[in-house]
This record gives sequence, C-alpha cells and structure tokens, in this order.
Amino acid sequence: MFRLSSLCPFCEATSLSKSISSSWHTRGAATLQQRRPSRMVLSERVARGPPKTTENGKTAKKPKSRNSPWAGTNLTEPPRERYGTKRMVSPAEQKRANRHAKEAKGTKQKDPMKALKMQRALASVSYEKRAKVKQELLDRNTFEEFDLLPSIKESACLQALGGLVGVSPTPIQRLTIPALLGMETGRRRSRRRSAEDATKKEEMQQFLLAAETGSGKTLAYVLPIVDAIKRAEKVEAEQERISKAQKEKEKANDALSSVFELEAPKVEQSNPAMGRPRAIILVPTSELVVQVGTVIKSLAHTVKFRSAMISASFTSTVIRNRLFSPNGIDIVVSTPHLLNSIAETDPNILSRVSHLVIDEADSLLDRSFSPITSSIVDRATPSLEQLIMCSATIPRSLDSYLQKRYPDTRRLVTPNLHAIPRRVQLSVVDVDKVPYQGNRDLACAQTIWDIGKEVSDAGEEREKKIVVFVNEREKTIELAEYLRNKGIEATALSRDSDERKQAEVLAAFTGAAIPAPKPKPDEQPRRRSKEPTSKRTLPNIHVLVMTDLGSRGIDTLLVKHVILYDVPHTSIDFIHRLGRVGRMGRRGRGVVLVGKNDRKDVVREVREGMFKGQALI
Ligand SMILES: Nc1ncnc2c1ncn2[C@@H]1O[C@H](COP(=O)(O)OP(=O)(O)OP(=O)(O)O)[C@@H](O)[C@H]1O
Repeated sequence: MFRLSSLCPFCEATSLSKSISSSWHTRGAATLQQRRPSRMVLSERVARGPPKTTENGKTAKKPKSRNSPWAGTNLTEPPRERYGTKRMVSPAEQKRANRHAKEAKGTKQKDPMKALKMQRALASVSYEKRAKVKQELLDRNTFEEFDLLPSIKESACLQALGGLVGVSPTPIQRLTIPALLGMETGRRRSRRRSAEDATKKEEMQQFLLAAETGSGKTLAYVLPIVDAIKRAEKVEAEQERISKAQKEKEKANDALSSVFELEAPKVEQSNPAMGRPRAIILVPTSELVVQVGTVIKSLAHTVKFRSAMISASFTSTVIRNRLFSPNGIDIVVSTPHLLNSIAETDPNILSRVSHLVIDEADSLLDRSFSPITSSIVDRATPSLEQLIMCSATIPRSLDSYLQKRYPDTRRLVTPNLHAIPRRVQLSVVDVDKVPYQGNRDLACAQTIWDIGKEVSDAGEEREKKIVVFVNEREKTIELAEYLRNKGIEATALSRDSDERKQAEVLAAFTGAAIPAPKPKPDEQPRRRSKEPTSKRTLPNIHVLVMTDLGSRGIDTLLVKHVILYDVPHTSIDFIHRLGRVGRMGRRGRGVVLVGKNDRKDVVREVREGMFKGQALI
C-alpha cells in the first residue's frame, strides 16, 4: 500500500524531494489539510469505481469483457438488449441474411454457374442426351462384344493395357468402337461383302469423340483403325491374288500367240505402301506423338502392322527412313506442321489415307492450328473413309466450326463430358492472406512443402510427383528456380526446353518407358535439376512446372497433385489442367492459388460444380 501522506496531491511529487515554493501550492495543501484527515489511506476497491446498484437495490454484475475467454458464456439475456447498443454486422453477414430472407420469401436463387456462363467457353450437351447415352452403354461390358478381329481384342488387353485382368471397355470405348466399326448400321458388313466392292469409294464419315480426360479415348479410336487396316489388307491380298491369276492367264495366252517374241525385262515393282500410310493420327505436340505412338506400337506385337512416329524431335534421316521404309507403312503419328510440310513436297503421302484422326481437336481446330490441319484434311479427302476428331472438351468455337464445315458429324459424347470427377478435390489458397501477403511464389512453395509433409507423415517412400501449371511460358523457369531455392526439386518445361530433357522428365511423370536417346559418348551425365541453394530440402517430391503445353493429353498417371499457380483463363483450361489427376478412376487433388485480381467467382463455381459432379458450362 502506498502512503499518500508523503505525496503532494496536485503534482504527485514527494514532499521530501520537492520544496514547496509557490504560495498557491502551499495554500492548496493547507486547504486539503483542513478537509481530510492528515493520514489518508486509499480504499482497497479504489480502482473498481463506485458500486453500481440496480433499481431493486441489489449490486449489478459487471459485464464480461468481449475479449475474455468467457465472453458470451452464462448469459441470461441477449447481448443486444443487455447493453442497449446495436451489434455491428459485417457486410458478408448482411449479405447472407439478405439471401436467407430472399430464400424464405421464395424468390429465385442466383444462377449457380453465372460466371462460367459469362465465359461462354463450352458448348452444352443436354442432360436428356446424356441420360440416353448412359442407358445405351449399360449392355456393352466386355471387349468380346465388339466386332473386332480376335487378335486385336487379345492385344488390347495384353499389350495396350499391360495385361490388366478383367478389364472392361470405358464409356467412350463402348460408345465409339461399335460406331467406328459400323456395328449398329450394318454398313461395315455390307462393305466387306466382296473384294470387288472394295474398290468403290464410300462417302466419308465424320465422327467427334468427346469424353472426359483420362477416359481411354486413344484406344477407342486406335482399335477400330487397326481392325480396318487388317481387314483392308486381307481384301487387297485377295484382289492381288485375283489380278495375279488373271495376269498369269493372259501371259499364257500371249505366250501361245507370240512364241517368237523376246520376253520383256522384269521391272522391280516398288511396295505401294512405301511412304503411303493408310491411317494418320495428328496430335499437337512431340510428347503426344511419342505417347500415342507407343500405344500403337504395343498393339503391333501381336497384330502385325507397321507404324511410325514422326515429330520435330527426330532428325530428318530418321523421319525419312521411317516413312519410306521398303516394307511400307500403315499408321503414322505426327504433328500437323511436320506432316503438312512433308505433304507439300511429297503429296503422295496422303494419297492412300483412309482414316484420319485429329486428336485434341479443340486445339488442332482452333484459330492458330486450323489452317494447317484443314489443309491436311482437304488433301486426304479423296481417299478418306473416316475423319475422326477427338477431344476432352467441346468449346463453342469447335462446335460452330463443325456445324459449318462438317454438319454431318456424328457426335459420340459420354454422359460425364465437361465434368471434373468428384474423386478430384479442389482446394483454394488465398495468396493475399497471412503469411503470403500477395507473394504467390511463396504460397506455391508452402503448398508443396505441406504436401511433402503429408507424404512423409503418411510414411510413403515413393517419390511424389506434383505438376504446377502457370499461364505464362516465361514464368516456368523463374518459378522452378524459386522453388529450387526453397529446397524443392523442380523442373521447368516449356516450348523453350530441350526436347530430350522434356522426354526424360515427362517419362518420370507418366511412368511410361519412353526411350530417351542415349547421351553422346563425350557428354557428361546430366543432372535432373540444379543443386538447391537452401539448406532445408524437401525429400521425395519432384515438381514439374509447365504451361498448357503439358496439359493436353499427357497421361500423367503417377501424378496425384496439381497446383494451379494462376487461375486458368477458361473452364476449358480448368478441365484439361485438373484432368492430369484422377485419371482412369484414380484419386487426385488440385490446389488453386487465388489473389485479389483473380476471378474468385469462377473458382467458386468450378469447385461447386466439381462437388456436385456437374458438367461445367
Ligand atoms: N479399358 C480400359 N481399362 C483400364 N484402363 C484403360 C482402358 N483404356 C485405357 N486405359 C488407360 O487409361 C489411361 C488414359 O488413357 P488415354 O490417354 O487414352 O486417355 P484420354 O481420354 O485420351 O485422356 P486425355 O483427354 O487427357 O488425352 C491410359 O493409361 C490407358 O492405358
């Protein structure tokens, strides 16, 4: 207890240390002396203030502080009435309250896909049509039900699907294989009636195969094409046998009539299949050439046919040798630019094509690719029997292109088109919040570290692959460098990257045994990435930073996590990028980083759509 007697009540100075010089000071002290006892002691409850009493004379309880841990507990009356003041309501709370009030009144709720509709990116497919297709697919459960050659059915399961047991066709395969084989219409059977009929040119059929990402579209078109090639081969062999017999007969007759004439020297006839494939598959990138080419090659182990993959990543000698092999060629997988430039110098390359596939048609028929792709289609049209376009999305631009150029296209669309499967979860990280404060790179690095921690906590030994998508090509290298400085093993992949490096890195993410070219003898073995400069390193995580280049078609089966560093421009990009996980029934996780300038409403609608298993608009 502090004794006030030693303090001056006005200036709080001790009476010992301060000399009382002013008369006013002395007078004031004297007046106090008269009013109060000389030794004044403070009351014990001086700090608490005067006791409050209620109307009935009882002492009122002091209200609990709003910041105390017990604030709001044991209240006997609602706080608003108790304090007599109006509670502050946040704008979000006000908005919620208004919405509830509207709902209660029965007013119509806001369109749940308004922001996506504004983008007008995807063509719509009615739910009625989807339900009808679902019903149709129910009774096509095995590959046995398809009118494919037995060797092809066997090869599909043993080679193309790596010996999977009890494998059944996927929805797009159930839908497409019978259609391309002409099983429903009987067109195929009538076409096969006789060898003589084979010379007649039938009208070109056009198909659009549209199914969700990772749903087995490649095999859906490859199996019927290989089947068509084998059957055509058989018919041609029969034709050749007939014409040979006829020639022998004519020769025998000629021999009788011209016994004294000299025999003409034999001219070595070149193989008509040399440099003239029967089927061409166009894909947008060199990586996809290798991926699709590998699937086709795997079938050729049992079913004998010749295929070649050509792209800018092979030398001109390799390309020439593959295309103009004396044994001939049946299927060519290529990028449109390369094939078009070959066709300009050697138009014969497209003179025997009966099947032309435009894979990733949404890219290959967009404004930048379409002139080249269309020129190839036009050159091949005279011999073309089937034009097959294949895509995971039907953008409005593709929809109108088809309506204008190929109005008779038969659309084979699966019930889940444009829906991101529910087995893929999408979470959102706000880069403007603490601790990132707008630092997107940091948010990305932290998200990867969090995933890494989860993995190590779960005791998983295998290396985890994470794909990070950015919108700008320049950002890939910069971000990969940043991540490496944060102790994360990261590789950038863009069109500027070295072809060989791309193939190696992608092989690590797809799990495919893509044959990477051997290093030259004088070359030092290359490191996968730079040594991280940070002391802390994240083990067992490998990150691939890329642009949309990698989001199309690459079968990243080993990837379980995708980070969308930038919010994709359209729902189409959302579908393709998130489509790198959750392939063929697997689970996956996506994380999207959003900042103040991003379309949060679009992200919210995509998340809602995914949660409900709805098709994006
Ligand atoms: N019937 C099947 N059963 C099981 N797995 C299959 C079947 N058909 C294909 N697959 C596998 O599914 C994976 C994805 O196939 P594919 O690459 O053809 O998908 P996609 O639909 O073309 O994907 P994207 O739209 O991304 O290009 C491949 O690894 C393939 O081996």
